[in-house]
Amino acid sequence: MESFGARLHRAVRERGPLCVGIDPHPALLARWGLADDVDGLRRFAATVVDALGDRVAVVKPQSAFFERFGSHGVAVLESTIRQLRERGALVLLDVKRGDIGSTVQAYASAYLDPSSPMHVDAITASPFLGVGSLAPMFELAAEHGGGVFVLALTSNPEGASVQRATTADGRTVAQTVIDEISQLNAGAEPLGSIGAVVGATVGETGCDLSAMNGPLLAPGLGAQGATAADLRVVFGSSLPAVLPSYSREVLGAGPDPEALRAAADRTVADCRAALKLS
Ligand SMILES: O=c1ccn([C@@H]2O[C@H](COP(=O)(O)O)[C@@H](O)[C@H]2O)c(=O)[nH]1
Repeated sequence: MESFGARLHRAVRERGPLCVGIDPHPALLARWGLADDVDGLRRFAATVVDALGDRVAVVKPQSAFFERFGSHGVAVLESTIRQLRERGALVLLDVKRGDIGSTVQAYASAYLDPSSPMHVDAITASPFLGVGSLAPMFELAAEHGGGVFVLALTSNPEGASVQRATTADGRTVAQTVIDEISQLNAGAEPLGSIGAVVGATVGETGCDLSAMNGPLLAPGLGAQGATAADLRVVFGSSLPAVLPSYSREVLGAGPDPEALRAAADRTVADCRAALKLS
């Protein structure tokens, strides 16, 4: 079975280095002329699926915007995930889960077990109960070709006070997360399946990313103020592993599918140039 790292590597080569988020904010629903209800949510997600599902390497639904509508919203999320995968996009569910290991096992089953209705290619996870507590996710991901993106240096300004704090051995919290991921990815080719989330807004990371051997998801581009040009400052020699992630910046071009496609194409071109990919 092909690993998530290998599938991601291929998807980026074929479709370009871009992850587009599905974040149906109330303001975006209004801008698209949709009601702030389950029907509006369904139409919004369907438009993104039809416009970008066969074009973009990775699509990242933000679970919160679906959960907002309870079980009906979750049903829309399930069908959105299914449709995106049918169109060949890798689905990264942004759900930022984390808990004690025995509960993480249940989250892992929910998202990374192929028999689950919510099965996706990868999820985001929070390491603040210890990276080791996420082991059930790492294990199920390895078993079924899935991936996990662990928060390391998040794009929001509040994250630094925790993530840049120094631990007893002198490393920052973010560096300890990176180091534990690096161990999990050691020896994987062409790329490990455990990624880190490092915001494009964070400036110099102060972290050594050189041993990561896994994907670096970079949110914070566009609406949060970072530009593709900032990626060089943040990631330096690790640029080839970066997966730039945009939500509102691309979604703002909708609801016209052609305009959404054009926005995604422009963004891929910017990212290719910034990452120096041909
Ligand atoms: O550090 C992080 C981790 C996750 N996110 C998520 O990405 C999108 C960003 O949306 P934009 O519209 O491009 O700002 C959103 O779903 C966040 O929850 C992040 O921003 N930063």
